Amino acid sequence: MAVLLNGLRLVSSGNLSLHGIKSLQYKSTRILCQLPCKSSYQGRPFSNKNMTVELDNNTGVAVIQMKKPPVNSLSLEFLTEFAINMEKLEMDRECRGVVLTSSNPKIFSAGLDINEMYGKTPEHSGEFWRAVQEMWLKLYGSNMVTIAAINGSSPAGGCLMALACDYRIMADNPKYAIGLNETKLGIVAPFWFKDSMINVIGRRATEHSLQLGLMYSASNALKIGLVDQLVAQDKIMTHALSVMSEWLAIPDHARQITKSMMRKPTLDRLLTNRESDIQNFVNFISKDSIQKSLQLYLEMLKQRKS
Ligand SMILES: CCCCCCCCCCC/C=C/C(=O)SCCNC(=O)CCNC(=O)[C@H](O)C(C)(C)COP(=O)(O)OP(=O)(O)OC[C@H]1O[C@@H](n2cnc3c(N)ncnc32)[C@H](O)[C@@H]1OP(=O)(O)O
Repeated sequence: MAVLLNGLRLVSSGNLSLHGIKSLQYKSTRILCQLPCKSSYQGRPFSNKNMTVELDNNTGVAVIQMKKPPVNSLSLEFLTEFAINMEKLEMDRECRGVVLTSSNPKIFSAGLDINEMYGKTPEHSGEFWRAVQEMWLKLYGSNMVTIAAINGSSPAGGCLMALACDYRIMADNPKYAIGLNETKLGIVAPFWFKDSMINVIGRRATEHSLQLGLMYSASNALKIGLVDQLVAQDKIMTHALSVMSEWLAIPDHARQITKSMMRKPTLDRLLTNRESDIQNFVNFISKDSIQKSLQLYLEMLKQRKS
């Protein structure tokens, strides 16, 4: 946790929301530039199989750009890499905010990789689901300001990633859609997917949305509050960085404690039910009827192309 005081940055380590508020370990780091200032930009990229992560030392803002062809589907490998990168940024005292976006100009993320749920052993399914949980816990429970720059379609798990952020900016393109469409695949969004959506758009809209597996166009997503703002595609990153600077103008400790207060009950619900949630997933996904639904859905995706 970082507190800004008279130009000094007072920092504590650890994840506020997951582990409670930790005692402050003070270190003094002069903040040279609190707002994005391009002229003194010093990018520091790391890890680049499925995403690039670039931390601007001057602003304390990292950009995670997902780049797993063709559609940023969330495979076990992707999710593991994502969690490691989030952990690194969380531990990095220089980093105060993260913008999550995609290198694919049309797709933010296609959601969970369906191939990870089809025809796999229970052991693999369990490992995969733990990685999905970890991705969400790291993002929803982050101390950093998190902004989703949704520059393309974002179904299911992709929508979950956006819901886990503090703020959502979507490209204003009628072709892009976002939502939790699980029921359309014959599967069920787990309770923490549902909770994440309730916390953003409210109970009634979530029930409607989840039962029908609705995907919303960018303008309809804005109407129901699923995204906070629509911006022209080519302005989305500049705008996300400008919104970030507004969030970073708030003292970290006050914002982080507030964030934790709002999110802790939702996080705790998964943390206390983590193993049973994995078991539920494995049991559910192993059913013949669910495997059949996933097989048909995969075939439909392939046929759509031809
Ligand atoms: C009692 C309760 C217990 C509960 C227990 C839990 C139950 C399980 C919960 C599981 C939660 C699931 C969450 C998910 O995220 S499921 C995934 C949902 N995603 C989708 O439905 C998206 C499907 N894809 C699309 O709509 C389009 O592909 C998309 C709009 C993303 C892009 O369209 P575009 O035309 O640009 O590209 P293509 O359709 O041609 O796709 C290109 C190739 O990518 C493959 N593809 C697409 N999406 C996925 C995916 N999610 N996983 C794997 N592969 C994907 C597609 O098949 C094409 O492949 P080929 O090039 O080989 O043909």
